[in-house]
Amino acid sequence: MIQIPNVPDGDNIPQLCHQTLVVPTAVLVPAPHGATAAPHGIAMTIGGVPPPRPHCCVSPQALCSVSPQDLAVPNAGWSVAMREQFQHLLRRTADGSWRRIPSYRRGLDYLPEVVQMVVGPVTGPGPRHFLRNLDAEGAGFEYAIFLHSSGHHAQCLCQLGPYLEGHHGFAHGGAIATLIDTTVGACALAVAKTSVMTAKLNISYLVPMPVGAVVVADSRMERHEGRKIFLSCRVHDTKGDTLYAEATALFIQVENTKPPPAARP
Ligand SMILES: CCCCCCCCCCCCCC(=O)SCCNC(=O)CCNC(=O)[C@H](O)C(C)(C)COP(=O)(O)OP(=O)(O)OC[C@H]1O[C@@H](n2cnc3c(N)ncnc32)[C@H](O)[C@@H]1OP(=O)(O)O
Repeated sequence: MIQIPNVPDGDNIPQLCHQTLVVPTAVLVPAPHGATAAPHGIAMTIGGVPPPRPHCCVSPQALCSVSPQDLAVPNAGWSVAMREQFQHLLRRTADGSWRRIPSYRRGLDYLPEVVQMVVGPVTGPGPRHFLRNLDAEGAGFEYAIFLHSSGHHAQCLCQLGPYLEGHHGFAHGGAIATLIDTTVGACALAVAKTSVMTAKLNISYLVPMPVGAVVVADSRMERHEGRKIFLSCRVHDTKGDTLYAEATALFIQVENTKPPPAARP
């Protein structure tokens, strides 16, 4: 179950407080379909020698998070193309027509008042978000979600890192499904303003997506019938030239009666 956080203004981007994460540079191999290597020596290897594992892929520190950090902002793992597109989308927030949605490793840590409202007393740090399950910048999902003021349109700017590889050089279909589910989920949340769950997700994979590619998942609410929210999603490159996947989804608004998650030892 997911819940709506309190969303601050899009232009309020905090300074990055980098964690002690080291991602060793690996051999950079020319990427298919013009996929780009990330700046600053971050491993974005598409083929050949896989990058060594980061020092703290799942660190004890990360499992007992210490301070809230909004991760939907540029970091050293973002490619130039990702940064440029982020700035472009951010500029649209200036007039209030769009807003950027902050993103944290653990919703329960940073939004206790919302969780309390939705699931009851908070007894632990809560689940670590699937899309934020790697500490290494650029290794997994790098993304920022933007919501239109209508609440019926969400766009997720995303760069799928080398740990999301399926076929050699290309993003795993499950990773693409996760990106789509998250984007339509954000849109459904904005529509429902209460907890929602994915009931159906139907994806057509049209073109293989190179690892490291910067894409936009564009989701719209198509119709809202009682507790059912029907949505569509298209995943394309930043210029709109390549359509990687398209999807339809059904989300169901659910009662907020789930017990709180058990505390971690
Ligand atoms: C702004 C904030 C931004 C935040 C950003 C972060 C975003 C992160 C987003 C992350 C997103 C990640 C999200 C995730 O990953 S959610 C995790 C994946 N999803 C699940 O695990 C869901 C499992 N299923 C269930 O829990 C229940 O089956 C649900 C809750 C879905 C419905 O059980 P419930 O008992 O409540 O409903 P009902 O049976 O009374 O049915 C009600 C109506 O719905 C219709 N129906 C039900 N199911 C289906 C179906 N499969 N196809 C077609 N229709 C279906 C049904 O016919 C009926 O229609 P009608 O007869 O009324 O016409």
